[in-house]
Amino acid sequence: KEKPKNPWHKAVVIFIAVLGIIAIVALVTTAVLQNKPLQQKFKYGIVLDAGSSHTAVYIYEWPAEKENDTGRVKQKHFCQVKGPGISSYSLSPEQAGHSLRLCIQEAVLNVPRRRHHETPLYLGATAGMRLLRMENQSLCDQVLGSVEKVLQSTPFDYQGARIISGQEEGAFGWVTVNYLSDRLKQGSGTTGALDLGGASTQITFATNQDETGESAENTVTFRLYGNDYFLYTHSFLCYGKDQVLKLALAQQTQAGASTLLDPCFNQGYSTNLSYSSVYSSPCITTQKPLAAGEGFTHRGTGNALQCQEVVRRIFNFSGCTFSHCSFNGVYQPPLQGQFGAFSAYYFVMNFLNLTSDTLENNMEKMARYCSTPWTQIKQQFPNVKEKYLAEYCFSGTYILFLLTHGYNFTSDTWSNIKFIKKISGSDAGWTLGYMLNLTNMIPAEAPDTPPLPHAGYVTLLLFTSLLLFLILLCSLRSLWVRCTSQRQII
Ligand SMILES: O=P(O)(O)OP(=O)(O)OP(=O)(O)OC[C@H]1O[C@@H](n2cnc3c(O)ncnc32)[C@H](O)[C@@H]1O
Repeated sequence: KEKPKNPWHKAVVIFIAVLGIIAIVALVTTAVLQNKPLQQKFKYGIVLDAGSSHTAVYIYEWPAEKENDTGRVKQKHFCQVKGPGISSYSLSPEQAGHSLRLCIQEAVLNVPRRRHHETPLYLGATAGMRLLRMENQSLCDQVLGSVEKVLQSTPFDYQGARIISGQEEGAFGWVTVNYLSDRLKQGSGTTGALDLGGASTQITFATNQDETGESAENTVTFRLYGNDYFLYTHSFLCYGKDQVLKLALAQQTQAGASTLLDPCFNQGYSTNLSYSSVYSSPCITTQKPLAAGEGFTHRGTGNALQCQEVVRRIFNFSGCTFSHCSFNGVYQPPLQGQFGAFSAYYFVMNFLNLTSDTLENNMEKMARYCSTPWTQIKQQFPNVKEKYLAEYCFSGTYILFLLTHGYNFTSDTWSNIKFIKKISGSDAGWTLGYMLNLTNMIPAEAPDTPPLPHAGYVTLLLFTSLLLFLILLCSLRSLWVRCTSQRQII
């Protein structure tokens, strides 16, 4: 006898199946929509590097929703201000602010208008202004006031113009290099930073906590992404590329002669220099020689070995009161790890083709460059600025001396130095680190990350639901089969 059919069975099965299909469609749609890349919103920040030789404007950009992720901030635009650094406008301070206008206009065009009011704008002045402040505080204030007036009138969120300390310049250069190379989250194996400017030079590297104890003024500590860093840093004022040349010229013109035969310039090079252009810098502590006239003829003799002797005399290796010193009685713990050398280190070493050779080969190449006659050098490099070309023998010899005798790099550790201009498209220098610090973009503690990335989470959810639905289908099918087979039982 046929068992009476339960009319609800079939309807329930169909209902559950339809519900399941709707649920799957909804899930797949959600997964597809959730994983679709959203249109990214960007934020911007602007930093003006008011250096001794020139001012540069950097515009940075980062995805708005990933502010605290390392390596997210990129250099979007760079503008080099025409003319000299702002400290050179001490006799006409108004011009200092005016000189920035063209680059400010470029910045206005490079940041979307709707972001202008929320884009922070900073100006940091370095060694040129440190020297002007030493010379004349009032002129220094007038120059800063003039740039301040122009920056306040921009549509950006102006955050101030100030002279940053040598410590800040060194430490933020280190932050930039390690942020861009994504080393800060790993907590170990950071890269040291070597920066050579026009008026000062900085060395900064991570060291052990006990090494920093000897000299508090050379110590900077950071807690970044949950890691503690003990940095050694020192800025040598007057040991930038331009001021150190003045030190060497003053050193060689003590007798007040009318001609200086300089081994650090190529044979055949000759120019007239005024004594005041050399002796007016606050870096030169000796008086202009009494017997000297207005000026002298600066003539090259092109001899690298003799040039090394000239350079040696601008360093003082005596009077160290610490366990270790670099030079001029300045504490320096033993060097640790890899180093990135940027700014003028890169310009000079790159021009001289000394960025990827051994120390010994570099010495030989340097000797060859210095002994090449000036006429030949000019012929060989007709498109290079003559001032740079003339100074490469001196600057290259100085850099090799500073790194080896000054900071104690040896033939064995030479390969630890990488000469760099940019890292992942952004210039190496203090500006990015400065902005990251002032906008609190590097958290002290590592942000908590979810166990699964968003896409992984959605995919997992989808697969689990599909699996559950398949199990459900199978159980419904067996229920269905049982129902229909019951009909045949008599
Ligand atoms: O940090 P401070 O000391 O204030 O100086 P700065 O900010 O002006 O210093 P830069 O790093 O911009 O430049 C360093 C020096 O390199 C010089 N320089 C720039 N381009 C160069 C090139 O192609 N070849 C040689 N020297 C160059 C420039 O004139 C400076 O003397």
